[in-house]
Amino acid sequence: MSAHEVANIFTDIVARVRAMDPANARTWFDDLTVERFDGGSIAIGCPDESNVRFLHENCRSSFTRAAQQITGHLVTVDFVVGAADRRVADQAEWSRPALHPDYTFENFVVGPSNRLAHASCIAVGQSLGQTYNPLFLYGSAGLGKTHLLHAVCHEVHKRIAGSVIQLLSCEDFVNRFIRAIEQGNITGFHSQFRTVDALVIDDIQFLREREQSQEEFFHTYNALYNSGKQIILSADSPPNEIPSIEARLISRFNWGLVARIDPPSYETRVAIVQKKAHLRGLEINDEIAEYIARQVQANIRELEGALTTIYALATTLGEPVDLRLAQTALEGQIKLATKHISITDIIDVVTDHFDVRLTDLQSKRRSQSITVPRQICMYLARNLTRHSLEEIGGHLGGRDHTTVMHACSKIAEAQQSDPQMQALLSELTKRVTQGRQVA
Ligand SMILES: Nc1ncnc2c1ncn2[C@@H]1O[C@H](COP(=O)(O)OP(=O)(O)OP(=O)(O)O)[C@@H](O)[C@H]1O
Repeated sequence: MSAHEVANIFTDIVARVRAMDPANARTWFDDLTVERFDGGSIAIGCPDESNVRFLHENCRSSFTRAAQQITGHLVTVDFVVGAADRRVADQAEWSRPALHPDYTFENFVVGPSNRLAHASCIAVGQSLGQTYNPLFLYGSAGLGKTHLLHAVCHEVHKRIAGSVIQLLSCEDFVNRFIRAIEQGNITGFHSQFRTVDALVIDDIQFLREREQSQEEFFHTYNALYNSGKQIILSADSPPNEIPSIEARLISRFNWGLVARIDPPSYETRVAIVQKKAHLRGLEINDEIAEYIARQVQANIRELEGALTTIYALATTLGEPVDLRLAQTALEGQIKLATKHISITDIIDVVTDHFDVRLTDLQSKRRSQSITVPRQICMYLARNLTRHSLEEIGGHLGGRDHTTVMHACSKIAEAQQSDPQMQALLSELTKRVTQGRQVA
């Protein structure tokens, strides 16, 4: 196959992923490349490790499904750093923490609630160890602390090749310390944390009541601070209000700048919804963005969840996103979180609609009157629950994951080409999600 043909196939695969999984699609998917395509497997090249990790964790199954639908073969999909980017990465002796590709300054919406935290992170990113040291961010859950910590690291990564940053959760710090003690390798632990240019620790309140870890952190802090290295910390409350932490640590947390993040205003929430939609390449009009911002007020993670729920419902129903659909998704008329839907809910609706029995679906029978409802069960279970392909196959007569994958592809294709199938899936999805008893 020519390079041109491969490129065309890949464009179709990305378009299919966007259609199937709008919540996880990103605009940077347009920069992905095909590193290898040998018929049986596709290696997809990404700009850097953070993109690779994101795709592995969130998009592997949708890329696999899309690739199988487009090529018509049972191809497997892998994600790698692209060859051109690998060369750049190899040149930079960069100790790369696990950064989330979305968590950059460009993707952060600034408003009155987070202006100081944002400005101080920008300042620290531009002159490590020289402005605010330590920088201490605090605020309630889901207000953007982790996002800002990652953004500083992205910024330093862009500006200073060869910088060494350790970014980790406090829980991870404590666990690594415990492991170092168990393995008798405290020296290794020290060299990991005391020789960095910046130490960035999320949720430092996790140190509470862990005396030995506090002691270790105290010495790590002093070593870094005394040699002018940057320390950035986040917590759910200000230093003085974290219980059961030694006074000498509390006073050190207060040495630099302490910046609070408050819940965002309505205007900031609208801007965040628009930014998140834009990042996913989703069209969103002001009416919907404003509606979501009014519904969810305290936690930005939930704001994002609402956006995801609305688009996931629109995809599953094959309907456009309008205010009515957004209301259906968010106002409790349906069982919102797909995790509440069980495979049994789906089987009940499908067996009732087709007038078949569960034992028929679980049997080896391959007549169309049984195969179609069985495949629809698999498709709906895949889209409306979080069960793995294996688990879905297990409920439907112990079928293996490739059978389930094949069924999902067939129904997805039929949904796109056959209006009757689209209407049927839409109706069944509504019944399942509304938990309505079918007469
Ligand atoms: N100002 C903002 N602009 C854009 N996205 C934001 C903003 N604030 C938060 N978010 C998003 O909200 C989600 C939750 O943010 P994050 O994980 O950083 O919160 P957190 O304060 O660290 O919460 P927790 O204490 O629960 O870990 C992330 O997807 C993040 O991108």
